[in-house]
Amino acid sequence: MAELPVLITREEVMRLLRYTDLIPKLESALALFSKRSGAELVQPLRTIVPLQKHNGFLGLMPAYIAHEDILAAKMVSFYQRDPDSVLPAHQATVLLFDPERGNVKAVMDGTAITEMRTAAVSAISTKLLKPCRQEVLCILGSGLQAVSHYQVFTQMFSFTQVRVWSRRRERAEQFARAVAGPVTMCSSVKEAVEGADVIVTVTMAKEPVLQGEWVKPGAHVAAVGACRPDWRELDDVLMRDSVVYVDSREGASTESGDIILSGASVFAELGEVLNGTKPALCEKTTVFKSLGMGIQDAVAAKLVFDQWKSQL
Ligand SMILES: NC(=O)C1=CN([C@@H]2O[C@H](COP(=O)(O)OP(=O)(O)OC[C@H]3O[C@@H](n4cnc5c(N)ncnc54)[C@H](O)[C@@H]3O)[C@@H](O)[C@H]2O)C=CC1
Ligand SMILES: O=C(O)C1=NCCCC1
Repeated sequence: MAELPVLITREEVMRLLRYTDLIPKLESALALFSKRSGAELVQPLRTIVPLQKHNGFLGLMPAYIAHEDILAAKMVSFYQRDPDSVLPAHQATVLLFDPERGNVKAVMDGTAITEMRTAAVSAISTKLLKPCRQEVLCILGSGLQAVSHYQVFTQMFSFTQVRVWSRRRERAEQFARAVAGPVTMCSSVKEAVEGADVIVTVTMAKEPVLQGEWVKPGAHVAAVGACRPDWRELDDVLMRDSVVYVDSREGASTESGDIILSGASVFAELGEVLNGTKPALCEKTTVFKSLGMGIQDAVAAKLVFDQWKSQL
């Protein structure tokens, strides 16, 4: 009889997972993914169950990395909530399996994993596609992803100013209180974006919030929201005038409204840049369109579990 799975809470995940451990593991997984090495890494396209009646979705995200013996599956629900709703937009659970026996070793909070691994991958995109200057960071949106992006970006880079824009000023103020560091609050997207070197879009928007005409040539945009084929965060001008990088070509061409509806072509996956098979065009305006991948959750869950075991 297999042992019962351990239960790892959000607080424990946040205590155990460190960006310094996570980033190299994510880079290796992205690089391996882009080699398309068959049975070595298996990550089917995310299955999405629409919950039309409740304005939400359930995503199922399994992944297997053979040489590291990591088998995991995340289930994530996400909803377009009314702005006054107190319910969370995303909730997630990760199951970590023993790939040899097939039993579940751990059931852990996937919400903190989602926040941290997504922000870490955006930071990797910025490290790879480094704009000439890295002085002004602009964050559009002020929710949980905004906070995790602030944390990892200020840890990894030396921005002299971090600007935030949110639809509601009180949410931007809440964000500023939640992060440990200075923030400049902006009253319009245009004001937040103009002159910024790196722009992170982490909104729940369905229509473009970021217009290409406001973006400084040579800037880098990490576009994290708009993860449905009919949702947008970026306008056609930005998509047309930028070099577009993605986490997964299959994911992007199936789920990204910004790519599908603008007709923009994908230049490379981050993994291809990491493997040296595609260049990082740092002097151009670059967009990294992030959709999220099961392998990202899987490597994060393994790190959490190994840390948890080492502290027994
Ligand atoms: N690429 C990836 O791997 C992942 C992407 N996401 C996406 O990132 C985005 C942010 O997620 P969270 O921070 O967890 O959500 P959240 O609910 O905590 O924050 C959402 C933010 O978007 C703003 N917002 C909502 N509707 C808007 C609109 N129409 N225009 C402008 N702003 C709007 C809200 O005011 C809030 O600041 C979502 O789109 C989410 O689906 C989330 C997890 C992983
Ligand atoms: O990768 C994820 O996790 C998510 N991606 C898109 C939106 C929901 C969560």
